[in-house]
Amino acid sequence: PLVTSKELFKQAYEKGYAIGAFNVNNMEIIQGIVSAAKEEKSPLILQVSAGARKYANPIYLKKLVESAVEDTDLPIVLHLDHGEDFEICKQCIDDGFTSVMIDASHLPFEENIALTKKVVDYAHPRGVVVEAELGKLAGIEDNISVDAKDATYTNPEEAREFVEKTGVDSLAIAIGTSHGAYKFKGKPELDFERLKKISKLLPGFPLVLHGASTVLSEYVEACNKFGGDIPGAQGVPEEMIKEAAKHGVCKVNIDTDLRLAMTSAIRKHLHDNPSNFDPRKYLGEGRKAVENMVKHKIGNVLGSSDQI
Ligand SMILES: O=C(COP(=O)(O)O)NO
Ligand SMILES: [Ca+2]
Ligand code: NA
Ligand SMILES: [Zn+2]
Repeated sequence: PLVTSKELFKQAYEKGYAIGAFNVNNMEIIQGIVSAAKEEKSPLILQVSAGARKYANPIYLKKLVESAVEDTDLPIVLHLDHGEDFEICKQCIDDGFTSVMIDASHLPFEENIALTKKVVDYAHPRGVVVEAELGKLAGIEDNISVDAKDATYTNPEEAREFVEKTGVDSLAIAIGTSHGAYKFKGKPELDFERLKKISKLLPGFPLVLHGASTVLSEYVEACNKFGGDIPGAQGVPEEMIKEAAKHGVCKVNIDTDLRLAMTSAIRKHLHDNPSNFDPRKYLGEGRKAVENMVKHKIGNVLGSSDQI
């Protein structure tokens, strides 16, 4: 069924695992992710960004997710990723989403609280949960490019005040991750001391890690081997994701690893089969690569297998 993340996060928090939140944009990506979660018997969050709604048309995405629920009977959360304002959150809530993110982390603290509370006050009476964000990721954040020097990590005391004043259900924090394939200049590192402080001040409260793709080297190498050009791409080592799940992180956002899995498989297929022009062949390979990557994430990193 379509569910909110409330119960899913409660169990994940207690058992020390995290739930993957995978960005979806088309049928094959959804099918790949959902097959993996079905096989792993894992709860699942499918998340839709504003860009995905523009690309695929919201009606198609909603129906595709409903098909996934009908086909697998998995507990699936339909989540709006990086909602930019009250209007799009309201639209998605009215549209049947079970969870929305209002991303007001670029606003001053008090304004972030006010806008987040406005969304919570609309969502909760309708049985929908809300994710907010405090602190700014480095790099590009859905076309709000945050200069590295302005990237301010989440302040633990502010986080507690923010949760108390907004009634929000989960909080995306900034501890060194960023979106995309180029997350770290040098050695990857996250501010685990900060994460521990935040989770200590918010016992039992679900935290969210954005920019959590590993940028798996096998896919980067395959992309570059078959005509791609993404040198120096790197992400969050999988050991760090596991560590974060032990300190209150219940939702791990993954988009770039999906893109790399799909793209590397399609590049390889087109390179190896120059005479083929049937999209089912390369989109099917892409779907398979997505399925394998998500199975790996669920089974070896997130720890959410056999939880349903
Ligand atoms: O945070 C993300 C995705 O992050 P990645 O680019 O690391 O997959 N979406 O909201
Ligand atoms: Ca933000
Ligand atoms: Na999100
Ligand atoms: Zn994000």
